Amino acid sequence: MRSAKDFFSPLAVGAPAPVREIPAKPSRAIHFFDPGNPKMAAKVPDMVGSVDVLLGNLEDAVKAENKEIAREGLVKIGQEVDFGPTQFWTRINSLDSPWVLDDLTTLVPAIGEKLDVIMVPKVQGAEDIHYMDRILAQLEAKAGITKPILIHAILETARGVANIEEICAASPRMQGLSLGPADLAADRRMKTTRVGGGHPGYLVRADAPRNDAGELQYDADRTTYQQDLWHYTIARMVDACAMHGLFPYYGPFGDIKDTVACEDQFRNAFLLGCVGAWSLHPVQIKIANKVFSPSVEDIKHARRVIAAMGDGTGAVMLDGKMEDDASVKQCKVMVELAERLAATDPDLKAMYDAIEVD
Ligand SMILES: CC(C)(COP(=O)(O)OP(=O)(O)OC[C@H]1O[C@@H](n2cnc3c(N)ncnc32)[C@H](O)[C@@H]1OP(=O)(O)O)[C@@H](O)C(=O)NCCC(=O)NCCSC(=O)C[C@](C)(O)C(=O)O
Ligand SMILES: [Mg+2]
Repeated sequence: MRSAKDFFSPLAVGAPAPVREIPAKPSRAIHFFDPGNPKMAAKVPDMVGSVDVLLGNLEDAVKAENKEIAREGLVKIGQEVDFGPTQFWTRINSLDSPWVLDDLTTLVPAIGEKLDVIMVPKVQGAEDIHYMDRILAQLEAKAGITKPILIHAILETARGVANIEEICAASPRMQGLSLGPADLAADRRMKTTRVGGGHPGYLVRADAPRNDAGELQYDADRTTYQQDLWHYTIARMVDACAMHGLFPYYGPFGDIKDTVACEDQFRNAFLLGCVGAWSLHPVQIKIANKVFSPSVEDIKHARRVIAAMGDGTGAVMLDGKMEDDASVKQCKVMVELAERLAATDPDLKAMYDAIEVD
């Protein structure tokens, strides 16, 4: 482990100084596109400004025979597109793959100055982040890159989840974590065949009622409640990220047509503390932008509590409910997020500006 004194020193002579705080840039939707797919690539310039993050995916979902085409396509997009307020990320191939070294040695010199974050799949432990940290520093130094490229780890193995704390703490470049439910399910030997989302078989059932004779009726109709398979992992992710000053994200929701269930999953993640989710299809951008922006009602309430609480200490009754130092802190989390998002989203700004606090 590095000494705390050395933690913020560059890992290569001439590399940019590591950041001391991860910028809280809006990242409600991390929109995935295949840079080697001409139809998708053509849509990228027009998506700038309407999505917080555009991510050129080089890993899974890109056929092996198209890996080079995708990498070249990403370089072209990175060089030609002005991303304005939208962040530009990539997901490289996994560290044990035959493509990753070329991904890194091509992308950093060609578009390293524009790349905000590199997403690393199948991260197992701190050793993977240390590898990325050093090679990025070397490549940044060689290419004269002036700001450090940040690292985002996908949790898609049981070992990665078990090592979540050391992964978050491994480098000042660590920006955040995403859930990788499909690979994680396979690695854990879960018995699912989906990309994220719920499962009708994962449920609890109401107790059996009794008949007039007091006998339990196991065959009676009983309400069942579908449970969330991903609650445990997301909750761990949220705590690890909060502890280390990083940002947690729900990963992909593969049932593109089921926009209702997608919204539910995203909202659960938002309520638990995630700042965004992946979008695999343009239809999911709108869902993420809506869900990961505090609602007008929440902001109205939060502003009332903040106003009523004065210096933020003590206890007051508002609409029949007790508010105190801790509830005002929650309200400030909401209001600060709303202000950050409104700074780059004029529609949201107009919505929040129109709120009248009585
Ligand atoms: C699902 C698919 C096949 C449906 O693709 P489609 O062509 O059938 O959809 P469509 O509704 O017919 O498309 C309409 C139009 O939108 C375009 N389009 C469609 N999608 C996009 C997009 N993303 N970005 C930009 N444009 C897009 C598409 O090209 C088409 O253009 P056109 O009107 O000109 O003909 C397609 O949307 C797609 O390939 N999306 C990306 C999939 C992806 O990146 N998967 C990897 C991330 S999930 C993952 O890796 C798991 C994880 C974390 O690793 C783990 O859990 O382990
Ligand atoms: Mg995966």
